[in-house]
Parts: sequence; structure tokens; C-alpha cells
Amino acid sequence: MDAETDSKLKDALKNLDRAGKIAGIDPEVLALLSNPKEALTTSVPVRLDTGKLQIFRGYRVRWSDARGPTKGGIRFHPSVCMDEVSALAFWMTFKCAVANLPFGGAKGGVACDPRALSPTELERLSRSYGRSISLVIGPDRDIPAPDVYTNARVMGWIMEEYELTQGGTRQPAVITGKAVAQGGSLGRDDATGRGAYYLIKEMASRTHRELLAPADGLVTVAVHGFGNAGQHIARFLHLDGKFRVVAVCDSRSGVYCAAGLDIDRCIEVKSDQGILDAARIGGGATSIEPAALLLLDVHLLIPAAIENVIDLQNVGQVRARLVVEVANGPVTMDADRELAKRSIDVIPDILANAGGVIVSYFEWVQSRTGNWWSAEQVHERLQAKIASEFRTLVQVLKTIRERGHAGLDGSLGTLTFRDAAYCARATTDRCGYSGNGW
Ligand SMILES: NC(=O)C1=CN([C@@H]2O[C@H](COP(=O)(O)OP(=O)(O)OC[C@H]3O[C@@H](n4cnc5c(N)ncnc54)[C@H](OP(=O)(O)O)[C@@H]3O)[C@@H](O)[C@H]2O)C=CC1
Ligand SMILES: O=C(O)CCC(=O)C(=O)O
Repeated sequence: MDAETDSKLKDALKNLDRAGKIAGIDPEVLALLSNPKEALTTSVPVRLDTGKLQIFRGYRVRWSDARGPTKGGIRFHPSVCMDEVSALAFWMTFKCAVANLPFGGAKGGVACDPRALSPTELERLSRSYGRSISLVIGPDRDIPAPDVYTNARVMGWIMEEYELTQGGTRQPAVITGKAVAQGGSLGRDDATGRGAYYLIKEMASRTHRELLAPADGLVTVAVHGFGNAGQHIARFLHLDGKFRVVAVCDSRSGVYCAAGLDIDRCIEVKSDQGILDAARIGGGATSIEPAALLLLDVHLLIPAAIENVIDLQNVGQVRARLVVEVANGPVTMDADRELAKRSIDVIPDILANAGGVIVSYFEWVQSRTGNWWSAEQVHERLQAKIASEFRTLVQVLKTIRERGHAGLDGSLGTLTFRDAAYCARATTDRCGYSGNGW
């Protein structure tokens, strides 16, 4: 990470600062959107299998509820801290605005390494954290979902703990990304990757036609991160037939094949072995370091793991023509400006990975109404929403490039898709701010 971006939140807030200048947003609105509405730090006591009691540190930050109840995932990872959770909650606020959902933004997490816990310890940790946040979450208040190293099972445990605080009544709308058997939605599991895939197809037909037919054959792709988001985006692009996924990696291992990887085989080996073992994958796959994958000469680079993987240290060596941020915050702001100078388009996280929260919204609606949708309905509505929000973004980018704000003096450099995303609804509906009552 760059020295000046060691605060993820400070770096994230630079987006709002730019949007304020570009669109001339009221300083009071900026002040409101620059601070969390509510931030909880909590102890998460867990009895380990050895009998020892361990106290973990848990967080839940509700950044803004101006558009509606707050929404955002729960992360179990050693790096979780107030700064990281706050940045993620800030991004959720703008993601829900860009996707035009009736939600504000939130995020939560526990500082832990779930891979080092036994299944029973993981359940006790999830339930303990669920009890700790029961006072702040609720179907009309704050609705969690999965994020890094959490999944549908963890969501189910948290939901059950919340239901105990509500007299044992069923409360499926308190959480999304739960199992379908517990009232979850069809199509939530692969929604983040699917949404990114629909977005890339929309870009190919509208703004980035080189993705349709590059001069040198199929569109080459590298995917950094091979969990829920990374596996699904890699699989959708591979199945499409117009893309050649040449490299994928997880936190410890990576594989490369210039002729294209068999993504189903990569998923099988990852799920059996826990790592991407080139020898087991076969088909000409060789090993590649995760850090080297980011620097491959490909058309499309898809960071789909964690924040700040492209920073000032390595941005000069990035050779991709286009970056689609499926992870949250994978490019630091300084690195983002460098890519803009080199005319490398970056499609920002707050739109590129919005498929997850869009289908979470669909799940919330279904959980509240008891009216269940087919997988086809979910996919169709997701595709329509992604396409329409991308068209809005293209229009906003055109507008800010043409007009800009009266006070703009050129010091902001090239205006990007990210700038458009932060200007899009902050200016049109001011995130629900009325200006009264303070
Ligand atoms: N799940 C969702 O619905 C959504 C997720 N996102 C974002 O997508 C990103 C990935 O989340 P998700 O796929 O759900 O998480 P998962 O826990 O399913 O997978 C995370 C993946 O990232 C890898 N990883 C972790 N650290 C590194 C690293 N330093 N270098 C390379 N790879 C690394 C992990 O490796 P390993 O397998 O070795 O542990 C794993 O493959 C996050 O930024 C998340 O916030 C955004 C919107 C929605
Ligand atoms: O599905 C959701 O509610 C949020 C998912 C999430 O955490 C994210 O989009 O970063």
C-alpha cells in the first residue's frame, strides 16, 4: 500500500471530494456524506474447541441511511478494522446510489482468520457476532449480506440469532445471501460475477467495442481473486466464447495459460485442494505469482480479491487495456489517476460489483412479500438494471466532460467513469438530504 493511502477511508473519501468539485455539490451534503452515521465496535467472545475463551474484535458501520435502510456485507478476515470497514461502508453508500436502490450503505466484519477455525468455532463466532450486532440490524434498519470469507451458512446463523431477539419470529428480510432453503433468493450466489459479466457485455456493445472483436483474436482476461466473485466472473466470461481467461489466482497460488484456462477445472481443483495447483489443472497451465498476474499484458484485468492491490508501486507496470473492479477498492486513488493519465479505463467497483447488492435487494423484496421469483426473473431483472445504470453512467460522464462545474480549473485531470459514478446520484437526489433540521 502507498504510504499516503494507509487509511483506506481517507483514500475513499477523495472520490467524494472530487465529485464535490466536479458537480458543485453543497458543502453541507459533502460533510454529511463524509462521516459515518453510526459505528459499532464490539467484543465477539468465542469458546474455542480447546476450551479457551478468545475475544475477537467485531465492527458494524452504518455510513448513511439517507436513501433507506443501510445495506452491506460482513467480512471475516485478519485485516478487518474500523478504517477498512468504514471505507467499505462508504463505498456501499455510493454503490446503492449508483444502482438506484432504496438503501443506504453499511459494512461489518470480525478481525479473525476463519480458515484457522474449526467448523464449530466458525459457527460460534458467527452466532456471537450476530448477537453483538442484533441491536443495530433489522429489516428496516440495516441488512447484512456475505462478503470476503463469509457465505450463506454464516448468514443463516446470524439470522437465527437475530430472530431470537425478536421473540423467535421469522425475520428473513433481516439478511440477504442466505440459503434458498432459509428464504434466500435464487441467483444471489453468482450475482456479483453475473452482474459484472452483464456489464462487460453492455460495455462491449456501447462504449468498448474492441471487446467485441479485438484485432488479435479473443479478448484476453486475467482474474485476481478466485472466491465467490472471481470464480463466477471467470466462469461467465469463459462460457461466453468471446473471452479467453488466461490467468486466475487466489491469495497463495495462481495459474497461467496463454491458450486459455479450463475454468471449470480450475474451480474443481481449487475446491478439492484449496489452492490453484497447475499440475492438477493441466491443459498447459503453469504457475504464476498473484502479484505478477496484475501485470500481465491482457485486454481485461479483473481484480476480484481485496483492496489496494494496484497502487503507486506497481501501477506503472500494469499493461491491461481495461480494468473492471469486481473487488471493492482494488485501485488506490493515486494509482487510479495514473491509469487515467494513460487512458486505461477503470470501471469502478461501485458499479462493476453492484450485481451482488442488486440481487440482495431482490432477495429483500422477496423475503418481505413471500412472493418468490424464478432464477430467470432474477437474471433478467439484474441484466436490465445493470444495463440501464451503465447507460446512465455513460450519460453522466458525457455531461461532466462537456460542462463540468463552473469552478473547474482543469486541476482534476481526466474525468473518469469513477468520477461519473460519484457524481451520478449525489447530485441528482443529494442522497436524500433535505437541508433542514440541522
Ligand atoms: N460476495 C459478494 O457478493 C460481493 C463481493 N464483493 C467484493 O469482491 C471481493 C471478493 O469477495 P468474495 O469473492 O465474496 O470473497 P471470497 O471470500 O469468496 O473470496 C476471496 C478471494 O480473494 C482471494 N484473496 C484474498 N486475499 C488475496 C490477495 N492478497 N491476493 C490475491 N487473492 C486474494 C482469496 O484467496 P484464498 O482462496 O486463497 O483465500 C479468495 O480466492 C471483495 O472485495 C468483496 O468485497 C463485492 C460485491 C459483492
Ligand atoms: O449484497 C449486499 O447487500 C452487499 C454485498 C457487499 O458487501 C458489497 O457489495 O460489497
